[in-house]
Amino acid sequence: MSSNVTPFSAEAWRRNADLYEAIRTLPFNTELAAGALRQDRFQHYIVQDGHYLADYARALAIAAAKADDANGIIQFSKAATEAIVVERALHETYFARFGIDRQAFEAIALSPACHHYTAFLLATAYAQPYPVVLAALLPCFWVYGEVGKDILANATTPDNPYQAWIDTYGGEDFQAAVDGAIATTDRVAAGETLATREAMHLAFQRAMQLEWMFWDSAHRLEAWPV
Ligand SMILES: Cc1ncc(CO)c(N)n1
Repeated sequence: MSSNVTPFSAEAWRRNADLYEAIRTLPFNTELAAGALRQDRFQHYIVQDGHYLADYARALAIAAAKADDANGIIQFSKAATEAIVVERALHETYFARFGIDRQAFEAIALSPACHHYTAFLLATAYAQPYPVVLAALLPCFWVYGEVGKDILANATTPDNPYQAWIDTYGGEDFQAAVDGAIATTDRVAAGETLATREAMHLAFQRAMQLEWMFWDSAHRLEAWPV
């Protein structure tokens, strides 16, 4: 019935190709690749990403609980663990470098963009069916994998202060997690109705827009207007 359709991921990427290009060429990412990103901008990003990763891990754990098979439970509970491990590694390297201890980190509120993204992921994870949860989570994997590889290929500056970040997301371990998330999302989507697949596309696009907003907001040092 639905086994001959284009894989969800191929269709989702095609629909959002311009959005990906807008992300890839954001000043935040081109400056990061060149090692020229201002420290206050990276610091804003890395603090917000610490907050993001904690809620992202919760959303992944909910995806694990909603998984339709045992492999999915393992896949997303491992991804939840990995998100926390990465968050702690960020603390050890960058937070130490910037002199931000755990208490100072906790005292910094989520920015509007970070709040929007985590609220979207958590609301989707709690309230939506497994296929839509997968679609909302997929850009978190996929966009970072693509941006990571692109920056790694263009990061030719010796002693880039952001090399640890580049190596995390441009590396093979992260790419394996990306490939796994794409495969599970495509397998699940193939068994769904057209209506559910369209709900998945909406969630995927929203998450990708929020990825753009997250980097853009860090570059602008976004704060609450009131
Ligand atoms: C905002 C954001 N999206 C995705 C990832 C990848 O885990 C991350 N670290 N931060």
